[in-house]
Amino acid sequence: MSNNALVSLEHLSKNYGAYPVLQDISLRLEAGSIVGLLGPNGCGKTTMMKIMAGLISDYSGSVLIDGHRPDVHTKSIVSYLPEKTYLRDSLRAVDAVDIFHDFYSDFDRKKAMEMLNRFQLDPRQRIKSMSKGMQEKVQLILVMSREARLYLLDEPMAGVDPAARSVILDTILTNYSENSTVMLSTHLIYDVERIFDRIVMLGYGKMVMNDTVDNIRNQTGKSLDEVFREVFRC
Ligand SMILES: Nc1ncnc2c1ncn2[C@@H]1O[C@H](COP(=O)(O)OP(=O)(O)OP(=O)(O)O)[C@@H](O)[C@H]1O
Repeated sequence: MSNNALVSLEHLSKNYGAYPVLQDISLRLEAGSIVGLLGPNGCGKTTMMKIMAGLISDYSGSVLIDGHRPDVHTKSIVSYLPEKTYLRDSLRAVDAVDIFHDFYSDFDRKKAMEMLNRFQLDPRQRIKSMSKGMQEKVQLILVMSREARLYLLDEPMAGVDPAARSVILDTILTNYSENSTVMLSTHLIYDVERIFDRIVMLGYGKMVMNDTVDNIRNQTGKSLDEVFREVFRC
């Protein structure tokens, strides 16, 4: 595999104790695509994203982001949205924007404030008084207001209503550039499949699919949602 890829995983394996979560995963992603990371509960999607974000380092195999092992450099070009809210309750949305602005040199404060407005969020409202979905929107706005190379979005819409999901997907589409790649994990395949270029599907610790959406649709004649249900039929 070439080191010029934005993401290059080679023979990545990760155990929690004796339990193998990721087994021999190899994946290469170029810049300029939106990648859906799919798979059933507990198949290792969050673990894989945390490794790419530099939050888990005890794995085997090789992980290169923009040619570097996860380190200070890669953290400066990776914008990671964790599965769980991490914003302090007492902050107002605008305080969170200011913290990101101070912390990340690639953060576009104007863009963040415009997105708060677009999502009809009051910048002065405190996080603790926001609903789960509102908090998720604030987090996504913060993450997408960076000019990152790699966006890792772990279930960005789990608590968001269907109308807002469309706005969020449009926000992702308009904020990413050809120079960057978005990897998004979700169980809401039906709602999200229109934006994906490529699908990476994990199951039982292994990669069970890695192909473009066009190829998958042409070869199966089915929607991604249908393909997923067939692969993981219980
Ligand atoms: N810190 C940990 N210690 C031990 N086991 C863990 C830890 N974190 C995750 N696991 C286990 O690793 C497996 C993969 O978890 P992970 O969160 O990566 O899955 P996921 O695909 O993101 O799941 P979901 O779709 O439910 O969010 C699960 O069996 C989980 O119980």
